Amino acid sequence: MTMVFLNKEIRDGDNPDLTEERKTATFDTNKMAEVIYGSEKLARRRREISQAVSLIPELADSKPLPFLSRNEKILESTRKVTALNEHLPRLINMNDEDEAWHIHSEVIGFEGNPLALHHSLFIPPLVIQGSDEQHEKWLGRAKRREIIGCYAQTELGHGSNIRKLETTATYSLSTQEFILHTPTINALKWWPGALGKSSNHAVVVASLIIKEQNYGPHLFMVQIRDEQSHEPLPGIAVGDIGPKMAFNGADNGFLGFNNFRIPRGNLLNRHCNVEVDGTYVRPPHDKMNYAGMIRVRSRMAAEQGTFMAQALTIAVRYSAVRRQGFLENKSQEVKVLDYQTQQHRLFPAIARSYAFIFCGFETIQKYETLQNEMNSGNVSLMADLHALTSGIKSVVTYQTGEGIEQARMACGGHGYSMASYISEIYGCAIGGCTYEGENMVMLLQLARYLVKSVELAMRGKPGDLGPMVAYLAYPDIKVDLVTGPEAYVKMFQHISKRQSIKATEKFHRKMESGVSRDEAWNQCAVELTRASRLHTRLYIIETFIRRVDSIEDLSIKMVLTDLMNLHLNYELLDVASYALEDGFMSSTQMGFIKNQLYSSLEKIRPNAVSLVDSFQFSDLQLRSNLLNFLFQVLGRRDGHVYQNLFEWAKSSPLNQTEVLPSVTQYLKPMMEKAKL
Ligand SMILES: CCCCCCCC/C=C\CCCCCCCCCCCC(=O)SCCNC(=O)CCNC(=O)[C@H](O)C(C)(C)COP(=O)(O)OP(=O)(O)OC[C@H]1O[C@@H](n2cnc3c(N)ncnc32)[C@H](O)[C@@H]1OP(=O)(O)O
Ligand SMILES: Cc1cc2nc3c(=O)[nH]c(=O)nc-3n(C[C@H](O)[C@H](O)[C@H](O)COP(=O)(O)OP(=O)(O)OC[C@H]3O[C@@H](n4cnc5c(N)ncnc54)[C@H](O)[C@@H]3O)c2cc1C
Repeated sequence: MTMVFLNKEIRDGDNPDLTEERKTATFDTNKMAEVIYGSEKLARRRREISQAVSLIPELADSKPLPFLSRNEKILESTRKVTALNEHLPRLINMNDEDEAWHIHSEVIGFEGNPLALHHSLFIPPLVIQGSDEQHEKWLGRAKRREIIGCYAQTELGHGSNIRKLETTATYSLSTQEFILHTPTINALKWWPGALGKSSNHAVVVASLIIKEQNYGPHLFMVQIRDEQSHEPLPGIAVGDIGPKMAFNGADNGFLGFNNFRIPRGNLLNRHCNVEVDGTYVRPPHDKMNYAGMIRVRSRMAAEQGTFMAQALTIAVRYSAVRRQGFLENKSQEVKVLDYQTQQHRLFPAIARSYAFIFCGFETIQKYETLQNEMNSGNVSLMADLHALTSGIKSVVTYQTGEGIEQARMACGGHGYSMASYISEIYGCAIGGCTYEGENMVMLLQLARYLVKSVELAMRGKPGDLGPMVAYLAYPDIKVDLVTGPEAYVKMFQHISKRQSIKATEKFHRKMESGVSRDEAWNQCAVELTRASRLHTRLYIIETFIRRVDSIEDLSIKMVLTDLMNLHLNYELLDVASYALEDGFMSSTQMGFIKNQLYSSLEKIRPNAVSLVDSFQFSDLQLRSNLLNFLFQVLGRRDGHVYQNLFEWAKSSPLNQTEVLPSVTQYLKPMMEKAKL
């Protein structure tokens, strides 16, 4: 089998409708992949990895996953991840997290696996919060996968409000140990991925108690299962929490402690400590223990962008081979991709995928800077990045959910079938609205930052505003959108600034009228979350423009400029009411934005398939066939969907017998009875 990614290259036997699309593209998908993934080398490495994986049959799914039971899914995902681990050193640079992420998402897909969180949530907090001595003790073992871990923070009764976590870690002066305890059923850890059945270690977040004083949430390394027998250790209750909306190849779990003792050295103590005599050594920042969450959130824009891109690849390719209805020519039905409504459904989401990925690479870099600064004791960047990633995490997960759902609907009935793979992508991606901080809660975190910034601007201290919020002090000067992207940014800045000021003023008025601060905050919360969303969307727009500005290759720059213009017009139209309200935007400008949007759809149309081809997802990654096994089939690069849909249906376990027990046991007797 050949893996070919050049859009112009025509493969024998590909669906001619897709071939035609690839011929009309005005750019080279390999070049676009370099822009998406950051460099020629990174894009090439992804192709090489996909190619290598495609040649290893044991890394393919052995059956279509939707037909498997939960136990079979976990067995299958574990089979694949352990097989993958054997091949990894040969296939990827083991120190490159992006390569690891890519190969895992290709082989494992969205069903999850018992090691996914070991790499993304267990090792990182150990690296960030563990001392050199602790790294010596656990990090090598974790990296070699001698031990398997998870991140156990959320409880049955508390997830968002970490300060109220009820699991306690009480320091015992006499034995120099921490005693972990779950005082109530609400305090059971609940949700951690891979905790249920697979992990034998956990980074546990518990409230640190010393001499009856509560020092808040801290991170502890805890062994929960015997390394030989894999049985839970005495004092530990642990298990799986049952099936979820998606991600059922992973075992999210519960965990309870009954006065379970761990050594003093198991408090992750790079930044804080408990001395032998119980003296508490404070971290340099109050929220230092939350740093790992900033890390995960900083990666979510790029992650979610690629999730949406996968759904769109499926939907756009399918829309180019699905013919239904007529336009002018009544002798041949049209590709549904030619309908303006279909384009309006899909193309703005393609633009958002690109925007999120570009924005994501910036936030990942920002996090790396923060981490380096933290390591040298400087925590001054934490507040800004916490605010930024709180907003980004919330906006991208919500909009990704919207985009994937549109992709599903764009595939009509076949989108609703699990053969499309879109429901699995959706189920996994939409979890992002909840995990790593529920979206409303995180938008309100950003709102705290915006309100403070508005207050600074109001107090006449605009010089104290960071670059991210400097616009809150800019004067209002009307703009002419015809002049290009900068004018769109200024319009968006006005909208975002006005909403932040309005929400802050409302909040102040409530307090002045005698309402308590917390109650006033709650009464303004919807307005505050609106301000946060607008601020974040503005930030995403700016990163998109920055990225397009930096591109040198003309053919790529042109198509990305079309995509960026589509994004600018779509985003502005979506929030236009805010600017119409105070007359900052005229109805003529509104009409201009709409016309620009429709003309952007037309410009994108010939490049649509190549824009999604440029993500270079393999058919394996889209669960769209490999090595003649039968998988989800809608996003196939070759476009042969119908015969594969039929093969898929034939492989349903229900079709392995003509007459089901449900018929013989119930329907047949019912019909017989009715005849009497
Ligand atoms: C390499 C191989 C990889 C294999 C890959 C496999 C690939 C497979 C491919 C696809 C599969 C898909 C992948 C899906 C993966 C699914 C993973 C799921 C993972 C989920 C993990 C979790 O969910 S872990 C649990 C997360 N929990 C949360 O996020 C909880 C949210 N709550 C909080 O964070 C906090 O409670 C809070 C921030 C909301 C509030 O905290 P607190 O009450 O303490 O503070 P205040 O509100 O009072 O604020 C006080 C003050 O502090 C500031 N502040 C708060 N947090 C921070 C911070 N982090 N940093 C800096 N400052 C902070 C706050 O702004 C306030 O400041 P003021 O100045 O006073 O305003
Ligand atoms: C797929 C998945 C994987 C997960 N993996 C892990 C893991 O590996 N480890 C781990 O520790 N946890 C994990 N979690 C748990 C996850 O982090 C929490 O579910 C999440 O932080 C939300 O917290 P919650 O469940 O307490 O929601 P709640 O806070 O109970 O949310 C319920 C509602 O209350 C609202 N609400 C709550 N507080 C406020 C507020 N202050 N202001 C306004 N509205 C509010 C929310 O907006 C929401 O509408 C996972 C969850 C999922 C879905």
